[in-house]
Amino acid sequence: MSSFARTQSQAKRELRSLRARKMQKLTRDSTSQGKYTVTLIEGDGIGPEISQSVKDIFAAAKAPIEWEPVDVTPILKDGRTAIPDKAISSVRKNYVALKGPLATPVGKGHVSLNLTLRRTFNLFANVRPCRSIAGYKTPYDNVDTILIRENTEGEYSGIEHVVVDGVVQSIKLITREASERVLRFAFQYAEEVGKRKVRAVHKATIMKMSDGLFLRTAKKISEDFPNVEFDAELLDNTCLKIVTDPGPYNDLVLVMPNLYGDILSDMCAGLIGGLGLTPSGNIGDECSIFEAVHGSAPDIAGKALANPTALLLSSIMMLQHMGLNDHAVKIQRAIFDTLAEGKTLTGDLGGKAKTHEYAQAIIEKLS
Ligand SMILES: NC(=O)C1=CN([C@@H]2O[C@H](COP(=O)(O)OP(=O)(O)OC[C@H]3O[C@@H](n4cnc5c(N)ncnc54)[C@H](O)[C@@H]3O)[C@@H](O)[C@H]2O)C=CC1
Ligand SMILES: O=C(O)CCC(=O)C(=O)O
Repeated sequence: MSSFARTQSQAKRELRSLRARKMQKLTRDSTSQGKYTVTLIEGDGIGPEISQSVKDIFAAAKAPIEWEPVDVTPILKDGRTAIPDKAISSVRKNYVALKGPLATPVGKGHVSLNLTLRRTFNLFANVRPCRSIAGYKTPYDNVDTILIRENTEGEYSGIEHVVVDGVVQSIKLITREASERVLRFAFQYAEEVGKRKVRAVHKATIMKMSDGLFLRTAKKISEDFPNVEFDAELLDNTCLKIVTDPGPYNDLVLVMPNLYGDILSDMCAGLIGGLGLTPSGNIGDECSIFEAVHGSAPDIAGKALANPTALLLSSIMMLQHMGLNDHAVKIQRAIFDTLAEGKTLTGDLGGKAKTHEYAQAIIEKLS
């Protein structure tokens, strides 16, 4: 074994034992009367409506979760937008949070709190699975993509300035350290879920230095995972091929810099029925925050039209992450049965049900 490979396998073991230690901490510190305390950020727009569905369904399923709601209305700290300390300490204490969407002003105003949360807790990998829903007809019934997005830097580093009047600069920051971290995670994830290959998605033809570093790092990390194949593809080609025929992507884990992952995951959502259906997990070594791929949907907020499935499936990912698999399976089955039955669907899926009526239909299927 080369010394590089030995170092890498040591690092892998350390990461595993770090995760094991974290779960022990979770068991020891976060339980109260047999329940795990989880931070809940309800979010803006449709956030409170879809969070209510999660709370109702978890209560009906007797999931052992005690929600700790926190307010993330931004504050000014040293002249910069910040998340209130109480919210930060809640996530640090509980290790796990569920988050509704947070709105960001367009072209002005405060920085994105979604990105701030990811950076604050070093949530370096954003896992975005996207699977066809049995019974819900779209042009494809075979979508099963896993996209892992670098979550702390890249095009979303938030480093922008005016060079001179009429000329601005936004910096895409790519570091070897953050690239290695997310790429290693992607290979480990592929091994854990039994995917054959990791594919790095990039534009190193154009961004030779930034995407070039990401790609070179991917090749280097791949040497440490002989049981997982590796290749790379240009982002525009990936978009074309997925919308033409998603099938060949089912056997892969796609890993990519931040912006590409943001856009590509919305595109994949379009293949299975829209943003009401796609979950995600922001994973870090110390804490993790689960949230839907979608935003605050201001066009339908307050009308009970929102589909809570994406946040519900995010909460299922959260239960799995916490090792609460029996509860995850039970709730997930009730969701998929309700969708497959097709009698009580929200408007985005062609139904007439209000958010709470759909949640009630899921509750009736829990048993
Ligand atoms: N992670 C987060 O919290 C995210 C926050 N945002 C923020 O959300 C705000 C709105 O952004 P948009 O571009 O409008 O994207 P959006 O994702 O909120 O909405 C896009 C379209 O999808 C629909 N949609 C989204 N979620 C739905 C659901 N659960 N059920 C039914 N329909 C749903 C909306 O009605 C809208 O037509 C912005 O302030 C943006 O910054 C956007 C994306 C992610
Ligand atoms: O923070 C935002 O306003 C949107 C961010 C976003 O679309 C995402 O990163 O998922």
